[in-house]
Amino acid sequence: YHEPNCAPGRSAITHLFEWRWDDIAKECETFLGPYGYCGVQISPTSENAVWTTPFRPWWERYQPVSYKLTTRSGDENALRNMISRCNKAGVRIYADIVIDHMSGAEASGKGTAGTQYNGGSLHYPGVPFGPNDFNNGVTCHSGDGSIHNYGNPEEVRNCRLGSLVDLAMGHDYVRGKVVAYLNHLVDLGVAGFRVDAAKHMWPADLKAVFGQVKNLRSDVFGSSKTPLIIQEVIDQGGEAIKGEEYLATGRITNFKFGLELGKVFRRQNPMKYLQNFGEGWGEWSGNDVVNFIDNHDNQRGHGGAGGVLTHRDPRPYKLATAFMLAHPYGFPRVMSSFSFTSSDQGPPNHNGDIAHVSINSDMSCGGGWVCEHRWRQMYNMVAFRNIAGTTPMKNWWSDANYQIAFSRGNKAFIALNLEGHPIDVTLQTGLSQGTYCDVISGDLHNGRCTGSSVNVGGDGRAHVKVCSDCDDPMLAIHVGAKV
Ligand SMILES: O=C(NCCCOc1c(-c2ccc(O)c(O)c2)oc2cc(O)cc(O)c2c1=O)[C@@H]1CCCN1C(=O)/C=C/c1ccc(O)c(O)c1
Repeated sequence: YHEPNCAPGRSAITHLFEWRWDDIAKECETFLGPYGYCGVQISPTSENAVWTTPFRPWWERYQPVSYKLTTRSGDENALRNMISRCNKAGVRIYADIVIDHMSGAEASGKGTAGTQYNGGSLHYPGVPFGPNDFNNGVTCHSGDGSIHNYGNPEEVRNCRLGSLVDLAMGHDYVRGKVVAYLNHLVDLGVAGFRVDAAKHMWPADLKAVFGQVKNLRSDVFGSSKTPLIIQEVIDQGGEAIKGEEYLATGRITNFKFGLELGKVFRRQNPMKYLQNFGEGWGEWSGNDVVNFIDNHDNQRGHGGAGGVLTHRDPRPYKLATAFMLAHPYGFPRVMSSFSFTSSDQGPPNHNGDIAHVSINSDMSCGGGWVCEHRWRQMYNMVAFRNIAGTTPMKNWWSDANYQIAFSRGNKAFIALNLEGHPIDVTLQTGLSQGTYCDVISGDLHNGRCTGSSVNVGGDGRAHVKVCSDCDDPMLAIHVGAKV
């Protein structure tokens, strides 16, 4: 459950938040495949409640009303077609599954597949689920049925998150319906799952459910492959529930990662301390985490601590993302957002139908889609990570609080600068002699560097210059971009 199942030579995923399935299929073929991304985390695939006040908020997709595969991103055929096209392009699909709860208790009506439901009476005929399939006053002792005390593990698991009706995942009938839903997605060719609100489910129940999920399709992944499980456990320290409780059933989302790097790249904690970042800072083992700078929830300032860096601070955000992708620790996920002015706001849309993603001639996106995964600094650092492979960090250098450099084996080298003065020094890069393109300022194109370049001598040393008063105060070179 920890193995990402990436195609060979790929090592990072992106979260195409709220994208339509047909747009994702095209993105796999035209961009993510060619530029070396391992995969895509997609938005929830199950039928969800339709909210009109506020109008179609992003979080309505986290209120399931059935496990039918029809959402605003597309129907089951569109989903099947997209997964097939992405797998053919060497790009994996990780489905976001919401199995802790159904809709809010106050919601009722028809879901995105037109299925009737009533949260108040606990009726979800589209599954079907009825009152016996939910936690109640017997299992939840919080008084009003909702979670109030996150310090009480039983309350967090057995009571309602907000007003979301809480499934009794200890019941065989409920487990059976969830397993059938996950096996349906496995049959369509997914490589794994992002498990929403895992903190709100008992590890034993998750173990029972995942233990019944089939192995991945052998025609796509080979034989005896198990799905990657990415469990969303918001643990920034201080709560009774710890991420490590979930490590037997897969990886966990590492919220500490984005918080710590947010401090460093906002110059609140010297970059020079990053030499032993990851396990050295007391974080979980790299094999147990999915790392990210921001996610769909904490980029809106709630859910996580809200202090994380986002695309709205592009300069430190690009630096932090470059560091995440250059550093060997953990399995990285790059957020790909839509613009918003209010935290409830849903994706760009026309009368509720999600808008297609428009791609500009410079490869950026328009129409309200931010496409961080398409920024040159991001996609070139994804290639950097792919080329670095499993090589260790070497040649660590730091000459000031906010100037660092390091290499990855003899494959790649990066320098980052957040001081008020340039880096201008001769350093050991670990690379063989030659001229390398700086892949932050440009690309290797038709045998030449479109940005700056670095000459490495026979001894592996190079004169490294990194600006300080510029947009991208960093430099990255690797053997895949050698002139
Ligand atoms: O004020 C809100 N929620 C109350 C605060 C509780 O936050 C939520 C958390 C949450 C927050 C902090 C924690 O430490 C934690 O364990 C859980 O997880 C969710 C997971 C869901 O699938 C659906 C939800 O509505 C929530 C949720 O409301 C706004 C309005 C409704 C949705 N929402 C939200 O804020 C929606 C947030 C949300 C939705 C989906 C997610 O995957 C997520 O991580 C957060």
